[in-house]
Amino acid sequence: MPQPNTPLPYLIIDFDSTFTQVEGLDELADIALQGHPDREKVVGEIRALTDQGMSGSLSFSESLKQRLALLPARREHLPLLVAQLKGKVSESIVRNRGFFEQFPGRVYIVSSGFREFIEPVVADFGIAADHVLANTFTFDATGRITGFDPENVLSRDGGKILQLRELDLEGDVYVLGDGYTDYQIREAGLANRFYAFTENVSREAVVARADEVLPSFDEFLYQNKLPMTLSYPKNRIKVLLLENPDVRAAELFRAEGYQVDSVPGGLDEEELLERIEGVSILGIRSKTQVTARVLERANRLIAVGAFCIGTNQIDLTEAMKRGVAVFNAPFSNTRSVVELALGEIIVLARRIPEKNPKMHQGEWDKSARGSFEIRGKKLGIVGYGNIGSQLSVVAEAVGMQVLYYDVAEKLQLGNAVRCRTLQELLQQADVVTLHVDGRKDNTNLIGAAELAMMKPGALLLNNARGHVVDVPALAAALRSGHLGGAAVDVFPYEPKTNDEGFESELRGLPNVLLTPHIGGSTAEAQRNIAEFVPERIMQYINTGNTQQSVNFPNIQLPLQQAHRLIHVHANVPGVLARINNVLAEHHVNILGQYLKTNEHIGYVITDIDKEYDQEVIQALRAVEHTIKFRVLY
Ligand SMILES: NC(=O)C1=CN([C@@H]2O[C@H](COP(=O)(O)OP(=O)(O)OC[C@H]3O[C@@H](n4cnc5c(N)ncnc54)[C@H](O)[C@@H]3O)[C@@H](O)[C@H]2O)C=CC1
Ligand SMILES: O=C(O)C(=O)COP(=O)(O)O
Repeated sequence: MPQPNTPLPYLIIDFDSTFTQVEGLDELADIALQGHPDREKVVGEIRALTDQGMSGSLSFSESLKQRLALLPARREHLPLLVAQLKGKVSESIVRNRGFFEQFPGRVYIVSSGFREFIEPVVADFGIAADHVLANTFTFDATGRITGFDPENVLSRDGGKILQLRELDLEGDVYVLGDGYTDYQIREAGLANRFYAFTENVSREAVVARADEVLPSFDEFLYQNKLPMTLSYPKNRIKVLLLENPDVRAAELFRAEGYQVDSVPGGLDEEELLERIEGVSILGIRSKTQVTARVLERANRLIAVGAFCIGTNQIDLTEAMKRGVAVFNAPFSNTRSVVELALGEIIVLARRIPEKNPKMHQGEWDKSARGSFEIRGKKLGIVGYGNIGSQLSVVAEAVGMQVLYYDVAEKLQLGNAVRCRTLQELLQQADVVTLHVDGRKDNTNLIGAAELAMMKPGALLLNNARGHVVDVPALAAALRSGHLGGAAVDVFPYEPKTNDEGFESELRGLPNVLLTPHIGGSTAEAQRNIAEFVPERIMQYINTGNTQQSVNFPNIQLPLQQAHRLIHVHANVPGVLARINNVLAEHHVNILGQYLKTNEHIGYVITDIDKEYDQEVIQALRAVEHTIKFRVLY
């Protein structure tokens, strides 16, 4: 592990809610009160007293006395508590176990908690008993905990200050804690800096007085250029979410320790240019255009998450050339679009778009004119991908005959019949439904000529992308009565937010069902997407796994005890050889390596020996044609 450049200050680390995620006494109460009829009430009272003591609203000794009086705990509960606490050490502390093992003499645990449960927990991190300064319990002859040793300075008000005076440390002293009593050490002049540790709890009064706020221990190590397990603290990773993905997405990113900002609605290019600097993860849906200009400004961008299926709104090649991996949710809303399409076919076949508004205006128009069953009718699916082929199965189940046309060779499902040309499909189908992707070449795929080829009275559905259909031509075909109706969910221009109005030539036309791009807008789909995309992005950031990235070569290398380096480079000959030369020159052992290239870039994951120094990292960064280089762990 690299050595720090400056001598390490003494670190005074609090235990409860800092070293561990929880308060030891609260947990003890929980164990001791198992099966007790008033368990929840008593645990709640103890938690409230803990909180009052920590935030400074109740004197510490009073809070401790009252808590112990409420606690029917016994000596035999302590091993259970220790086992529980060992599983609840703060994640960033666990992650950086190596740091504690490397500098045991510089770390003190100073806590108003109790030695009986602290010592065994921190011992696992190489922190010796004489570096644990904490209270001790008193017991009666039967083993019941009766209180605390009043001789111990830590049991008194201002106990941590008294303890630090006794310790009389020389040199720099930094305090890390979540409580007011931790801050008081600094206030009393016994520490140079106070770091409010907020990974588990964040108390306003404490944060307000901190020299620095630490959302994780990684942040402390990073700020002080100390050896750390991650190459970059997660709390420095900024996520910008646009267009309201389900709240679960923000929850997952926050749980990972990232900072999350959300903007309701989309942003246009200029607005996004203003927001993109410093953003590591950009989350969008179908509206936001991620252009070459945006990507150029995006100085810290690691990944773009399209919280939808389509990725035509992103300049995928430019993102790739800049080492930005793009992920989408290729199947999460497939079924929702299929169900909408099926509903639309029936609704149009019964001319509901005309009848429903009339009813609302009090007009009774009972007639079978222009209405038909969908059973036995020919459904022409243009684009037989995930949505098209799923619709094929569902439509056959309700008795439709399916024809399809796709530019790629596709597995023919059920009794679906493949058409060799679009024209062949258009000429036969009673209902034509579009499920092609939004690539530029598909602009006006359905124009006046194609509409003219459709059978008189046929229906057209567009749930794909707005630019795929020439809207003025469609409007003309509807107005002339050549088409029997249309359902349109996507438009060449769509409003940025729900506050903006909707303009289209299709408004007010007969038997036309217009929906505001809601094909994928169901609770199920949005929830699935909001779990799928963050998961892919976090896997990429944490392990380098690019499975299912839409623009990066897909690689997955099994995790092993190693340091992992990822390297994105321009796909020119010899880069891998140069990377490996650098490693060989520095006597670094390669434990595993995988390279994959595409037309523009090469992506290589290398697992190396535990031992490496900063020079290797610098040398790897300097390899010619490097686009992005990251040490993952
Ligand atoms: N309305 C909405 O809310 C939603 C719209 N979508 C749109 O639906 C599209 C399709 O989604 P998936 O089926 O999941 O994508 P997919 O990629 O699985 O399928 C698209 C298929 O279209 C084919 N294709 C492309 N251009 C073609 C052309 N000119 N002629 C014939 N076939 C062509 C492709 O070969 C592919 O098989 C998405 O790209 C997206 O634009 C997706 C989800 C929701
Ligand atoms: O999944 C897609 O491609 C869609 O078109 C759905 O887009 P949205 O998330 O509703 O903006």
